[in-house]
Order: sequence, then C-alpha cells, then structure tokens
Amino acid sequence: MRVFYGGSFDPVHNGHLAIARAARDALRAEVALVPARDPPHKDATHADSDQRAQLLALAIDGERGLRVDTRELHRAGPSYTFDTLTELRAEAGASAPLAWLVGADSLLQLHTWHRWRELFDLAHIVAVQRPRAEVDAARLREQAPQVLAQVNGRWLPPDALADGPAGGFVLLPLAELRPESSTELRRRIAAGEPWREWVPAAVAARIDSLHLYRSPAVILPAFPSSDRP
Ligand SMILES: Nc1ncnc2c1ncn2[C@@H]1O[C@H](COP(=O)(O)OP(=O)(O)OP(=O)(O)O)[C@@H](O)[C@H]1O
Ligand SMILES: O=C(O)c1ccc[n+]([C@@H]2O[C@H](COP(=O)([O-])O)[C@@H](O)[C@H]2O)c1
Repeated sequence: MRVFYGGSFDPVHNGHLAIARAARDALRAEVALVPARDPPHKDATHADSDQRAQLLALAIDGERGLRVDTRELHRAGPSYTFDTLTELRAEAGASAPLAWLVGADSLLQLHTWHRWRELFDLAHIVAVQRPRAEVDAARLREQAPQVLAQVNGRWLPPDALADGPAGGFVLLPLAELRPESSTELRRRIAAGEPWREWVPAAVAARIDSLHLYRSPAVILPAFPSSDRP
C-alpha cells in the first residue's frame, strides 16, 4: 500500500504532519507528501513551489515512513490529482494498492475536481476530519450529494484498503482534530502574532531566513517566475 498526500503546503504545518503520521500508522504504509506546483483551486500561492517544497523537506526530515514526492513540481499546468494518480498508477501497475489522502474540507469539494469520479478508478480515497468541516453521511448528503453518491458502497475500514488496488473510501479516525491551517498561520506571521508552535523548529527558522509570509499583500505565482512552463 502506498499513500499520497497532496497539498499546497503554503506553508506545511503540524496539522499536515499529524495527518500524514495518522495515515502512516493506521494504514501501515509509507506516506508521500506531494506539493502542488500550481494548485488547481488557488489563483496563486504566497511562497513559490521551490520554497514550499524546501519547507516540506525540512518538516519531514528524519521521519520514519514519510517522504516528499516532487513530481508535480516538474509538470506544467494545473496540478490535477487525476494526472498525478494516472502517472502513479502507470508506475505501480494495475494491482498495487494506492491511496490519496485529503482533509474533510477537500472531500466536501471533491466533485469540483478535474475528472473527479475517475480518481476512484485510480486509487482509494482516504479522508481525515477537520474542524468546521467534520463530515458524515448527513453532511455529505446536504453539502456534496454527488460525493455521497460516489462513496456509497465504497466505505471500508482502514485495514481493508490493502486488499484491492483502488475504489475504496475510508474516513480515517484521528485521536484529535487538528486546528492548524496555512491561511491562519500566514495571517499570524504577517500580524506578528505567535505562530512558531504550529510548525517544526526547522521550518520556523527557514520561514524566518527566507522572510516568508511577512506581508499579507504579497502573493507570488505558485512556481518561480524563472521556471514558467
Ligand atoms: N488541520 C487539518 N486537518 C485536516 N486536514 C487538513 C488540515 N490542514 C490541512 N488539511 C488537508 O490537507 C490537504 C492540504 O492542505 P493545504 O496545503 O491546502 O493546507 P491548508 O491548511 O488547508 O491551507 P489553506 O488554509 O491555505 O487552504 C487538504 O486536503 C486539506 O484539507
Ligand atoms: O485535481 C483537481 O482538480 C484538484 C482540485 C483541488 C485540489 N486538488 C489537490 O488537492 C490538494 C489540496 O489542495 P489545496 O488547494 O487544498 O492545497 C492538492 O494536492 C491539490 O492539487 C486537486
């Protein structure tokens, strides 16, 4: 079983790390964090893709079972998960179990993703709860009925995912919900409020040395301007 966890990671925070660890432990699998070069639903990011990937590498340095997969940084255009999973499936072969990890807020928007129904042909989908976005069947029915219809008949316990290559859906239990968000972290940095306890020390030091997120007005293209496709 291989698990992939995509994000803007702008910047990575302890909530991301807790979720990646929870998936690693519950699914007994390596988790690859996949920074998006050009997140499809965001106009721009606040740090460029090289900076976001640097912070991510520092965040998981020395962590058992976590790694960074930079494949999306080398692909032009919007970083569609469908394209990433198509690549991963081609590499892994038809029978290898693959899973894509999302937070509950992403799950509630899944029907807006590029070729979203086909994601279930390529991988299992694993969701984790997030404060203010806690999902259950009732909330999905109300806010994302298409997603509920798609996951109906697919719900599995975490242990069962390794039995098939794709098509399952798991709502992963977390010991506690994680309050962190990159938006709030950036706001705190720009406002000069305490923020360092939300990221590993090495990440905080690099944010400081690169002077990132100091101004709420600075929005960069998602990728370095010298490196446009
Ligand atoms: N605290 C959290 N709890 C659960 N899921 C989370 C949490 N933070 C991020 N995620 C999930 O991780 C994935 C990547 O998140 P992303 O990099 O966009 O971070 P974010 O904190 O949501 O950023 P932003 O606030 O800028 O949207 C998404 O699927 C998101 O739902
Ligand atoms: O493929 C899509 O259409 C799509 C739409 C929105 C988000 N995603 C992916 O979901 C992950 C989290 O996105 P975001 O914007 O919450 O950081 C990241 O890997 C994105 O590439 C993917």
